[in-house]
Amino acid sequence: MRLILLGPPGAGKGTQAQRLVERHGIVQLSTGDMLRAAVREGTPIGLRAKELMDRGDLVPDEVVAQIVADRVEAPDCVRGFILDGFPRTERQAELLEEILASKGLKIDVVIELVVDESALLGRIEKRARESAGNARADDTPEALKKRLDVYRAQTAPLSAHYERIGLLKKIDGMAAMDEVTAAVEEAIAESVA
Ligand SMILES: Nc1ncnc2c1ncn2[C@@H]1O[C@H](COP(=O)(O)OP(=O)(O)O)[C@@H](O)[C@H]1O
Repeated sequence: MRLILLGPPGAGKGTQAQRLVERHGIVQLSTGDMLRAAVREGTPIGLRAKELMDRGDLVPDEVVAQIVADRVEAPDCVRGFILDGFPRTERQAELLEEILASKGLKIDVVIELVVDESALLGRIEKRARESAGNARADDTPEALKKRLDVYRAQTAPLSAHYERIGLLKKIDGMAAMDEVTAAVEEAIAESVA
């Protein structure tokens, strides 16, 4: 099973992805996590990405797509994967289709977590407080505002794209966490059946 989780920062993609990993034995591919690892390790990509990420800007499409292309080759992806934070632009969606097509694969379902924007700042402030010592450099009010602007302008249009090709399932991300999980499972059952 291969799925995409779509939704703004703070929508709960990471939490839901973690639960899918446990239930379905598939892997979570978070481009944010992969880029943060590259930054920590000081790889050439990490060095280029750090400043963009800290500001809340996107890392170039081709760079992120290459990371994903390499990652999906790994043996642990054979049973499937959850893309969390990718694709984030229309170009990335195109690149993803090329990557998967070259391997004879396709996406089964795109799940969008729909949330009120007014709730996001609070959620992210909470996350920053709870991770006190190792808070993310981009969980500041300025970077968050930028991330939301970028989401609205570049990522939100993907919802219509996936709707057009019949892959989209929208879920209320404002419901309690367990209810969201149940709705995600239902959407998967309908799509993979
Ligand atoms: N697919 C992507 N394309 C470009 N940049 C990305 C991508 N995924 C992650 N990034 C970079 O990493 C940052 C953090 O991403 P992520 O952990 O997914 O955070 P969130 O969903 O909370 O905004 C983004 O603001 C961006 O700079």
